[in-house]
Amino acid sequence: MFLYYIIALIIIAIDQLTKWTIVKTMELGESITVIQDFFYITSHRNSGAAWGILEGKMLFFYIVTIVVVICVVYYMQKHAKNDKILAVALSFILGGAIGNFIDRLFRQEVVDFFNFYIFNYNFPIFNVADSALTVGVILVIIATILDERKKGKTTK
Ligand SMILES: CCC[C@@H]1OC(=O)[C@@H](C)C[C@H](C)CCCCC(=O)CCC[C@@H](CC)/C=C\C=C(/COC)CC[C@@H](O)[C@@H](O)C[C@H](O)CNC1=O
Repeated sequence: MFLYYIIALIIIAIDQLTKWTIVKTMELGESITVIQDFFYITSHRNSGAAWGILEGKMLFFYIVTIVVVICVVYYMQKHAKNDKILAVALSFILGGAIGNFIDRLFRQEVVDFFNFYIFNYNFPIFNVADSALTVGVILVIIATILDERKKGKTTK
């Protein structure tokens, strides 16, 4: 069981290390071209959630994140013992949520730097924590579908 909390800790460490490096080595708004017209590292801040929604509503973000963390830990203790994919998914969500929570607590904003242009659309700039959250959400959906299928097979 502790393995999954280690995964969350590793995600938090990578997230905080990358954000710290961006803050220390780049000016706000500065952009480094990694792949021309596709991938840039741009120093950006966001005091909202995805796409900058609910800008500045820190209390709301604290409450939502604490609820997310409590639900994830509860689910990890209860259901993730026999479902590895679900356990890894939940540890990704846990790591991502805490990663952004630390930023919101100490900076009142989130440091973002992955800047992708997908078919000329400038996708919102995000960070390691967002990536972990998104991968976690996708893995939870996959784990649920697989679990439904397994249940479907045994009941027939
Ligand atoms: C990813 C969750 C967002 C993350 O939620 C969090 O922290 C959680 C723990 C707390 C929130 C208050 C609650 C979730 C709000 C849900 C939401 O927002 C809809 C999510 C859609 C999502 C599919 C899951 C698509 C994609 C998003 C983006 C790309 O991510 C790869 C854009 C990221 C950039 O806008 C970047 O500036 C965001 C900034 O870093 C702050 N991040 C957050 O608020």
